[in-house]
Amino acid sequence: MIDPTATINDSGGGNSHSSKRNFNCFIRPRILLTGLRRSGKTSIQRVIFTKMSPSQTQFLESTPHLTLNQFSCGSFINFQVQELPGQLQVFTSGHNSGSGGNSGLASSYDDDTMTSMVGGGYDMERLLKRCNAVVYIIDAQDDYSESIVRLNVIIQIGRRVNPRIRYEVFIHKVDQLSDEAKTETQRDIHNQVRDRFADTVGGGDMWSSTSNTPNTNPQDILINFHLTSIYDHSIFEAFSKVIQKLIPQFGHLERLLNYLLLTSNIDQAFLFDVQTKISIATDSSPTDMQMYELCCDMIDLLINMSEIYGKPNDDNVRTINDDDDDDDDEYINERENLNNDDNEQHEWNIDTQNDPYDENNVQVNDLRNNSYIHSPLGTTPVINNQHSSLIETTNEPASAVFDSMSSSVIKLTGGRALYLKEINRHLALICILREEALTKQALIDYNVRQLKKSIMKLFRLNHPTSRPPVSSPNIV
Ligand SMILES: Nc1nc2c(ncn2[C@@H]2O[C@H](COP(=O)(O)OP(=O)(O)OP(=O)(O)O)[C@@H](O)[C@H]2O)c(=O)[nH]1
Repeated sequence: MIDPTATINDSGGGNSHSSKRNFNCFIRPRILLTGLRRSGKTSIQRVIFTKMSPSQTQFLESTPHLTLNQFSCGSFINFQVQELPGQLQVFTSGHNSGSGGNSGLASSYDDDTMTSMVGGGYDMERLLKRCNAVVYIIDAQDDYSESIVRLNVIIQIGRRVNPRIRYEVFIHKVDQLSDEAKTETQRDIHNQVRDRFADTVGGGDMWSSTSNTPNTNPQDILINFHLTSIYDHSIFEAFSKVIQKLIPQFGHLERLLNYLLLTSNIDQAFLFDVQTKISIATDSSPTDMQMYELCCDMIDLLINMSEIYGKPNDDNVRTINDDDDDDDDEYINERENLNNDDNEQHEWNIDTQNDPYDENNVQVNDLRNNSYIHSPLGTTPVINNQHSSLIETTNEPASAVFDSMSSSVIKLTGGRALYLKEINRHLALICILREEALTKQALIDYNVRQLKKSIMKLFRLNHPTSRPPVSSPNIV
């Protein structure tokens, strides 16, 4: 029996203080979200994490200072997004930054000058040193030359202080562009960024613009380009890819999903955070954007239907009953997970308060000071003052009606079907399969139950309080 989770012992374990700190670093990757003013940074966060409708973002005010927002997906995956305000002047007067600025400005400045210019009142080096990925927003509807200059400056600083950073460039607001224009804009931006980088370093040898190529040279710049808009699912898909690359368990999750596909005659599988519709893992086949959108719609449909016809599950203590009684330790007590979440929450807040970024006037958003509105999903936080921003909560369930009974099968035209099953209070597995495969739905149900147990174990193993060793999923 292949054990897709066998290698996780390599990264788990270790009770020492330092390994615990490393663990914390791993589970809370930090994303620096930046771009020029009005490029759409705040809108992206609001639409994904607070369910703000895209049209409402028109009324958002400019973000005046650095903000730090903390999120969690599926109660396991925590990350932080630092939004670096766009209104900071990248180039001060005296330096010609005009919108057509293609004149190699960045290369003429030394690194220190760059730091103060790009970061304004903030220590840019420090920000870059401590982040795992930079999400850079370029407004595709605007003249993007100045934005590319600024991106290049950030890449130059990042190269020096933290060469492992991933750069995820969102070519944003493409909703107004035709398909042809989108492709053309992406090519143009890609070429401009590469050329500017090459001009600055005196050659493009360190340029690695595809995420799928293994990074053999540690000096390579890891940069990916995504076409995005808040008016469709592209922003969710792009953000999902950013998150997936930062989740240490992603490789294991991918292998588990590949294994499920192989054994259950399924075409594609996604693991979705129900609340944000971020896909935290997929199998290794290329993502079909249309199917991805259908999966997102399926989540909405399930939650909406359940809220009308379902019964809220007020008992959080439950076990996952396995048909195989021969494996007692496979039972998972949700209460234990909840307690673990509580511990994590506590630790999280302490870490937040001690965060040295406070020194840099970062607006750290406090979970407990936020009030919550009841969105259709019931857990959406709301901003309660000018200086607070959005925040996701770890312990709130995605919905009172999303529980172990949540499952759905939808038959599509064209002989395909969607299969949804709850993994935990926050996560749903959605599979795309041929209708014929449903003739063996009992087998799929069984394999999905095994997968569910493996996923729970995978995350518990990576949790500091984890105890049980992981065992092979008994997928048949
Ligand atoms: N058409 C379109 N407009 C968008 C999109 N995303 C954001 N916008 C609009 O862009 C404008 C600026 O959005 P913000 O989110 O405030 O931009 P920001 O980068 O946070 O701005 P600063 O805080 O000033 O740096 C708003 O009017 C949004 O409605 C998009 O995908 N498409």
